[in-house]
Amino acid sequence: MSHPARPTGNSAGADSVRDREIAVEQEHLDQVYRRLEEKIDEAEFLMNDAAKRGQVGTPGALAERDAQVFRAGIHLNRLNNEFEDFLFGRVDLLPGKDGKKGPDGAYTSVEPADDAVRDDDSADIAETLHIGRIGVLDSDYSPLVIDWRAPAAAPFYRSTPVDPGRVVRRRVIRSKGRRVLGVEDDLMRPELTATLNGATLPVIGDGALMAALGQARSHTMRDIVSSIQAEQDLVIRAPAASVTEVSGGPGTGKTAVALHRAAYLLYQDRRRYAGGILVVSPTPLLVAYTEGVLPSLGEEGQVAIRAVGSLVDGAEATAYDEPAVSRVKGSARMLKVLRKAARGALEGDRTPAGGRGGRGGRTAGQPAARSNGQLAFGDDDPGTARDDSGANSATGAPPGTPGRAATPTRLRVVAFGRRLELESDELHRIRQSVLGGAAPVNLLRPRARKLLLDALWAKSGAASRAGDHMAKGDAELAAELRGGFDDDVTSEDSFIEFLDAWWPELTARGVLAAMADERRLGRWARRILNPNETRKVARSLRRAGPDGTGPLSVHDVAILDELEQLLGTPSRPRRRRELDPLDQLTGLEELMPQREESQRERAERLAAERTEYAHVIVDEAQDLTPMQWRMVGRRGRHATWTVVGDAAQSSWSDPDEAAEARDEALGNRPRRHFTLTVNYRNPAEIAALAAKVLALAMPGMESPAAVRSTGVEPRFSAVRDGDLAAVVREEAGRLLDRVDGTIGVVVAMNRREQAARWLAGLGDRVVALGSLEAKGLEYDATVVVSPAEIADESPAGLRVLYVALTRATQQLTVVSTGRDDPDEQGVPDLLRE
Ligand SMILES: Nc1ncnc2c1ncn2[C@@H]1O[C@H](COP(=O)(O)OP(=O)(O)OP(=O)(O)O)[C@@H](O)[C@H]1O
Repeated sequence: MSHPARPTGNSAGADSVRDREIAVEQEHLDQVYRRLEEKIDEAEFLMNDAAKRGQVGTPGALAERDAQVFRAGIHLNRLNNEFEDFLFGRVDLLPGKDGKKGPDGAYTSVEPADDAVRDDDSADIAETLHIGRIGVLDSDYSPLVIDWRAPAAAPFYRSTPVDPGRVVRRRVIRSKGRRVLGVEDDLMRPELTATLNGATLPVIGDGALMAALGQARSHTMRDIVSSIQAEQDLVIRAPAASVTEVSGGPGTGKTAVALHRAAYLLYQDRRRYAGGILVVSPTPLLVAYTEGVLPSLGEEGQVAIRAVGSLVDGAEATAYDEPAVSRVKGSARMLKVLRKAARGALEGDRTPAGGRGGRGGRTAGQPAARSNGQLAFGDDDPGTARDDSGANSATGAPPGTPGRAATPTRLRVVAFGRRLELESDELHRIRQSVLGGAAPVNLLRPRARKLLLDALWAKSGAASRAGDHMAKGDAELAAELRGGFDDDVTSEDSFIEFLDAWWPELTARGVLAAMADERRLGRWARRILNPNETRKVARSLRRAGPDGTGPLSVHDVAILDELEQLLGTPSRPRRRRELDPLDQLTGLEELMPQREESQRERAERLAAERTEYAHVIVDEAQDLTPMQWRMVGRRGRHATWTVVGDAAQSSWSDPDEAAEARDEALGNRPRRHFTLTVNYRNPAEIAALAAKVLALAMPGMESPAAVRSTGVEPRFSAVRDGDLAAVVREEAGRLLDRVDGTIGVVVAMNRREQAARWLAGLGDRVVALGSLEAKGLEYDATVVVSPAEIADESPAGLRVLYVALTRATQQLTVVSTGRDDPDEQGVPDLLRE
């Protein structure tokens, strides 16, 4: 970009032009604030007035008061929220092709009028627009500030010197509260001599993008609303229909773009997205890092940002299984195992009595079977089938329902004064016939109950009497007889207890706990998993404890969600949510002020209320396993989608299998694909080093172009047999002196606790991260510890290393161990030419 009109150097002349331009923008900001204050006064007046009317006390006046308070509340809330730094941009435009204005008072034409530029390349500015976080109209309805998401703001982001449209000068305004601090301009039509109100258009500064990129990072992501680049803007404003796919290398702004897109969609069609927007993020760390962005864009409430391990209510998984285990748990094969488990778990444990030491008998909390002589399961009926199979005794905690008694093998009831029995083979036949279809197991219980009654009825003798009635043409009497029989049986405690034990309501947690039993899992996983895999998976599930309520791993959560589907939730009366009086009035509680709800609480509430969303945004999509795609897919069955990711950063070992699952989740909705090409995070020096790993991980894949360089080369340090802890600590300390913001120390997953200890006491600017946790995050400086360890840790290790190497905005230090085979300069084998 060339700026012929830009004053050079730091001369007094340049400063005075800058000061003058700052004063110009200050004047505009003052005007905006005056207008906002008028609006606040209006809102407060409405509140007070409403309060007075409330004293009248008639129902009509009350409703009116509440409606007014509500509207005024929205107003105040938005104004107060967005007072900070809300004016950030300005464009000076040539006259448009036609004279039409849009609803925001700006001219709509994108192209300049044919006579906008005179033959001598001079032109007059016809329109100046200010861009901010919300739109503000003056009392005469002229636009004082255009909302950044409005169509009229698009030229601010889209215009480039190659395709400038009507934009002559694009200005970023830096302000804090009521004060304008600086301006930075870019000329889109440097060839023109443009005048504004008769004076030449001045141009100030080096552009805002570089200023933004050089800033120190904190532990939270900033919005990029004042410097969104043209290729990013195309994605943000892409029409919401169907699926928008975005790929791009590290640091190209995929996460930033995805979040700004959420804000844009809400602005564009608030009603449609009242159905909620779900943002799926790979880790809780990335959720915490990004969750401030939407509020800073004035959007809260409708967007739930959730880690993939927290998508199921009540689960907040942060633990990772070892790679060999997560590979199995995430794969599509797991679905087959779960289908078997969901049905198999209905059957009690077949472990012979006493076969599992210490766990025999009923578990605490289990309702004791009432023995009334008719109950044919449990220990109170010696001489039943228990003797031959052992299945009738309550051994261990059976599956499905924690603490449930073992599956009964005989049903005995008394009905119409007669003792009726169903033996184990009859029960087995009934069970198999009910399980024949694909319906969720818990929803089949009514069918099972019906078939049990049919079988008892057939034995009751009453059936033949009913047959006689039918023969005489008295269908009504026959039906009455049958109805009476069913009532008689189903009111028996013994029948109810039998049904509860024989066809218990299974919970996903319970089935998961049952899968921790290796023999059981082996049965369900026969010919799907090999014995080694079965053993490892079962062992990993024991972490969740005997009742399945202990901590889960990230990959367990998708399994839990799948099980919930396979089991189904029987309908039961819903508990009414406690209502805020205002909710009843408006149903729009999110918009009310004075409600201090954190992003997390909001996400939780949204998740509790919703199982499906209107739009689903998947960040780091390359990492979702097939099972996770199924889980996420269920949350957006009727949604439109934005899917962002980078295949080169995938930590999943089987990309083809994941792609298949992704296709299934997204269905046959049409897709539109965008690619982001510029790396805004890493300086060229760091990007060049990372590119070496990319070449190993994915030969032929192109790295995004780094937008800036710092002149600081990555630093190498090798620890052959010395003290790794001391060196890493020293390198982190060294970086603390060299950058103002954050420092991330990235280690192999199995070293993360250890690394946290190494860094103790260095302060909260320094954090230790396992390689999988570094996903999506960024730091001013990073220390990457033992590239070889990270690369060897999983089948996708080289791609995980690529992620680790691309986290720094300024400086990178690589610490190698002997395993890295470093050369004399300390450069590890993996990072040499
Ligand atoms: N237009 C922009 N203006 C200013 N900063 C930007 C812009 N685009 C991206 N950035 C900054 O670049 C950094 C990288 O952005 P982001 O994290 O969204 O990239 P990403 O593509 O998701 O990266 P990764 O794939 O490595 O997770 C962030 O600090 C972001 O704020």
